[in-house]
Amino acid sequence: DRYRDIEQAISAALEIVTIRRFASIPRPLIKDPANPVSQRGALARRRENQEIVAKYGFAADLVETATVLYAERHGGRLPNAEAFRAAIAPFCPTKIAMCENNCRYRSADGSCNNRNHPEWGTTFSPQARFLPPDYGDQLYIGITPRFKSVTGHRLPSPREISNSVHDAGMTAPRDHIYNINLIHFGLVVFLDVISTPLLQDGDENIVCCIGDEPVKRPACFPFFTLPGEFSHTCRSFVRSEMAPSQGCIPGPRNQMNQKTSYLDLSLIYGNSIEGEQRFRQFGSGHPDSFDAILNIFHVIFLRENDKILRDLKHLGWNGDSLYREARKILSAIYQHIVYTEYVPAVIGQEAMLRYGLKSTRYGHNTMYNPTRDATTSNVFATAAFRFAHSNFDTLENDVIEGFSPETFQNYSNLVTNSPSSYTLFTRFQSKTDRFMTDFGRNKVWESEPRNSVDTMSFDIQRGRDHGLPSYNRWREYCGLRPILHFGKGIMGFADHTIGAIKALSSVYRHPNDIDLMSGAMAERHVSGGIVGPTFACLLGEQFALFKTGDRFFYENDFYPTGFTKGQLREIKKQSLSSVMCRHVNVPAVPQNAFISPKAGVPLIPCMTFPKLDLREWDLHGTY
Ligand code: HEM
Ligand SMILES: [Ca+2]
Repeated sequence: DRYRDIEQAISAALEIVTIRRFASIPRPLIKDPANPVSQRGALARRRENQEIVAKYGFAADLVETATVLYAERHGGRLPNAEAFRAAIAPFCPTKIAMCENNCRYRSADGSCNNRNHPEWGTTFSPQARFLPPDYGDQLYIGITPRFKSVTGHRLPSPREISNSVHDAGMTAPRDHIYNINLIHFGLVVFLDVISTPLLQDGDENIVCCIGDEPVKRPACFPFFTLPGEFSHTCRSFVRSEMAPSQGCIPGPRNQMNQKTSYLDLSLIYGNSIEGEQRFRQFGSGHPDSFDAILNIFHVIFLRENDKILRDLKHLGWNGDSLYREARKILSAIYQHIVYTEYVPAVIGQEAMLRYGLKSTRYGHNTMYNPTRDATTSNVFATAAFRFAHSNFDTLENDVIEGFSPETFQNYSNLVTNSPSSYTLFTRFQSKTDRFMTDFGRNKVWESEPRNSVDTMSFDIQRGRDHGLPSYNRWREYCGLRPILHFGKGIMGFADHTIGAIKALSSVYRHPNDIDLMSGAMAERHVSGGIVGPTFACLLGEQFALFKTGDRFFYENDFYPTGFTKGQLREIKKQSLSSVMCRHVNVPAVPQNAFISPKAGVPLIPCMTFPKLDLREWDLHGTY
């Protein structure tokens, strides 16, 4: 009987979701210059594979809608998971992973990394949850984003919070240690592990404001700004696409990730078999276009890949394994940079120790634990790893001498021919603090006067869209004291300056309302790091999973997937500086590529950095 009710709910939901996603209902004209999110925004977040995203998104929508229909008829009770799974099976896409036994290499889409859970960390999976979501609907399913204050009012508009807590004015403070290499290497890591597609109408972008008027539909979550701030007070905001759980079990909405979660340079090599093939044939011609410097990093990795290919060929490698071994080597160098240079700069040595993140100087260091799931978490993508939004001031195009739209097309020129590649090392990035630059809050993706995106508002609104629990819940999760009142001291704010406390209390009604992004960005830094204790914890936990949950992590001592002792020794000699020296036109650089020479560190001639010596990969073993 209950099974019949579930079947009925599913067939009713099927009709609703089909119409919502596929029917050509009359829609307002898609062109909306007031809201560039419908244009460039969608470009930067474009779907990796339209059909596959649509397929999984449809299934997740179906599960959610059927669950809600069922619950409405049964006094708010959710359907029985086993019965539901059986009834939804015909509509539930399964990832049939055919795992090769004893394969030496990663798969293109991340499948089979974990032998017991071959789907963990794969493309188009749901993002992981460190804490259950806190949505605004009565069932906590996710139909409605988090929108309500614990006092019963609505939460403040994200723009109001952005204005009160995160406005740096025209000049944000600059860092006095880290250069713009840090933010751009971070961008590489970000684009490797996460990309959340937005909901769409077929292949068209959804518009959530017509002039100053919000559009009412489930995909929309627009917010409002003061008259005069932007061209219109209504700011279009499209909710994220969702992904079904394994087996389509009913439960709260989870957002999709269209990248492989593993640190496998999928942004360079592709996130699918087709992507990997395209790369081998044509090279990676279309990097995610964030800004010129990201493209410089892209070119550096491409050139290093070419160099490795050449050297391996000399040593007798060929065919499929030639390409796969090159990827394996470059990914290992990259992981080494992430764990010995990038993460320590962000969270500091103490947190590196606490979360077991340190690589050893020499030799293997097997930390793999097959019960750990490396899937990128929602809170990492939606809040913690956005800390770097405090670090840019312009798109940096203007600081690269010789930049023009043409060189942007032909971006490899930027690397060799620009005399100011050296700027990457010298120019301090904007300081990591609660402040975003005027550019970040008022100019991003501006294509017509004042139609831009406020990055901070979007970060806050995205957190609510994804049902991220509030700042206090994350503090508890991290073993920190929740904040009980808007004062200083033991039950109040312990990790904030008076200025930050004042700003937060001027806009939030209750400490339990504070959005994670806002509260955590306003914390004082942990010692030796550039983020506060809450983000140090969330970043630390995620990078621990990227390491302990990756069977192909470069330090693992496994046959046949690992490196030999001699090979690992060569990989561990490398650093971002040694790699950049090979491919960027600079004579001398700091030991640590993220620290500006203006901070007083010495410059070291490129000649003295270790070459990448691949003789340990000699197939004939004759040397
Ligand atoms: C270079 C200048 C950058 C600009 C203009 C920028 C701007 C943006 C914008 C507008 C979004 C979309 C917000 C939303 O709709 O939710 C976004 C997402 C994001 N940004 Fe940035 N960002 C920049 C650099 C970075 C860096 C350096 C990092 C990390 C180190 C980073 C981490 C993220 C993450 C994790 C997301 C979420 C991506 C997803 O889930 O698909 N961003 N950024
Ligand atoms: Ca990846």
